[in-house]
Amino acid sequence: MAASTARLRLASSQTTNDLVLDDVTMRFQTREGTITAVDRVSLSIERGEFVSIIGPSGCGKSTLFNILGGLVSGYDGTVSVAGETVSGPHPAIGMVFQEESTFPWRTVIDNVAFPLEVKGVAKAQRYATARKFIDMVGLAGFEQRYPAELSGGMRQRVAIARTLVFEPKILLMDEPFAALDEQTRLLLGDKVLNIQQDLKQTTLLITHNITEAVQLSDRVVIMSFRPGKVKRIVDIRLPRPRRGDVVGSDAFGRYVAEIWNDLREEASRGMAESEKGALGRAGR
Ligand SMILES: Nc1ncnc2c1ncn2[C@@H]1O[C@H](COP(=O)(O)OP(=O)(O)OP(=O)(O)O)[C@@H](O)[C@H]1O
Repeated sequence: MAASTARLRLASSQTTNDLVLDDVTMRFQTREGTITAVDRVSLSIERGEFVSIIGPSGCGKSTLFNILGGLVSGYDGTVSVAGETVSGPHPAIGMVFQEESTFPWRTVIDNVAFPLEVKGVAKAQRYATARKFIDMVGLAGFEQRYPAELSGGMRQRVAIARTLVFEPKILLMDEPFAALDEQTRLLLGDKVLNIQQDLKQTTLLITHNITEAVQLSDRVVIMSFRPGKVKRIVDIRLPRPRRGDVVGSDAFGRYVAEIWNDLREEASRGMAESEKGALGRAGR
């Protein structure tokens, strides 16, 4: 192959990868010594792809999320977003966090319109855009309510709409449905998936939940317990568009079982280690 053709191929493959982690390692210094939270992780996520990262507690998922969001520094390796090597927050990225993050003193529409207000968008225009996203997350009619008047699932939808309102090309979500019951989680997952497919967003979801990972993703990245490495990547070849009833299919069940097989080993290691720690502390 001619060198110019090789370069062309390389360039085109680089431009279709929106999120790239290249040999990323993150260590923390603690009183107990050095903890390697993330160990030589390399991962490329293509434009428009939906990828979930799943792993036991403490395997470095949130650390990876924060690295990709540009919220932490001091790691080895490189991160690139939309083709640029980054070392801080990137404007193409929108983030949704696990914790409640609505502003209690603002109505739904003023919560969702907030990022546009900060940008100086005129009131009529920011309300029109906010309504579009409120509608998308299924909250039309609730514009004038305050967060305290909504359920937890509805508040999380407000937070998602507020992130979507500035139309990020890349969406990072850290366990956004963790506090919700299973039914709301599945229904909200469906909504997020519809929006993601409509907007063709590159999406990375951090989750503990195998069903959620299989329901939503093109690929599921399984992390190992400390040090956090990529243990395996499973391609989810279920047809799209995926409706909620895919969860009951045999193929779905096989993916869940396959991922659980790998995760069980890691979760057991995590549990054994925390029990050892608790025993150690009790014996002191
Ligand atoms: N700022 C920090 N200082 C010291 N250690 C840290 C820090 N942040 C994370 N760690 C450690 O790094 C490891 C990975 O943590 P991280 O929060 O990324 O895991 P996680 O997979 O997101 O866990 P969980 O699912 O419980 O949220 C853990 O052992 C944690 O104690």
